[in-house]
Amino acid sequence: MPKLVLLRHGQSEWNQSNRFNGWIDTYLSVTGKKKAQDAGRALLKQDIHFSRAYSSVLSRTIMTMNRILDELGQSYIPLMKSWRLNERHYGILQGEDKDDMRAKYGKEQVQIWRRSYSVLPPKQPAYDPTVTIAGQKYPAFDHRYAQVPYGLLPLSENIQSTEIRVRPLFEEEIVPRLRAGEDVLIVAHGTSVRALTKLIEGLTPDQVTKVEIPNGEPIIYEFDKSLSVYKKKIIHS
Ligand SMILES: O=C(O)[C@H](O)COP(=O)(O)O
Repeated sequence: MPKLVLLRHGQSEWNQSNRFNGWIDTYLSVTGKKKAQDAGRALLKQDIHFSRAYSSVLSRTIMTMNRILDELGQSYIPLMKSWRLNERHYGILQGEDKDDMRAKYGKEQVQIWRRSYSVLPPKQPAYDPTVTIAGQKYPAFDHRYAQVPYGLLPLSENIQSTEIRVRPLFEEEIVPRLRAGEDVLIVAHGTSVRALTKLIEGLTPDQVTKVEIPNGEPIIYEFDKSLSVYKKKIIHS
């Protein structure tokens, strides 16, 4: 029976320092690097042989993926990096300290921006090549998004819009592999994992807003022939 292993990257430097990451390309913290290795070691015991792996185009998932595949001795498998698996774009919150934002906009409002299915955080201003956050340009001026149609690049996202961009990758790329009996590994982010969880488990918008995804803990889905979830197991690495 095909397996899909899904996990959120290890702790990033900005997860550690309480700042919103979103599409900003942050790196793993020392703790995050260790957690990625631990996840790889824990997965090794599951004896899964992946045919293909998927990460976002952000360094924190790529760093996590490389460590996991290294521990598994499976660094030879094809790895597809897709912007569709990126974290949700956090609009004007990107780069900001979470407590500063609570003090400025109120606790409740910030929590709505963080977990609502359909409310968008205020958009990052304008497609302006001079706008930088923590030294990084808006995605439209970042080479890693050169192949992405301009109109698809977000200025802010919620769970719903993240689900809309994740869905084509899931349905057109991942589901056919599972149907063919392949085992697949995905390393993504809090909200892109939430969106995938909704698609895999058929959650309602209300249910998905309550899903919390810890860093670096593999979720193993095993499917039956009709691709219904047969078993779900979370490995606390
Ligand atoms: O982009 C981020 O900063 C992280 O995914 C965490 O966001 P959250 O704390 O709202 O889950």
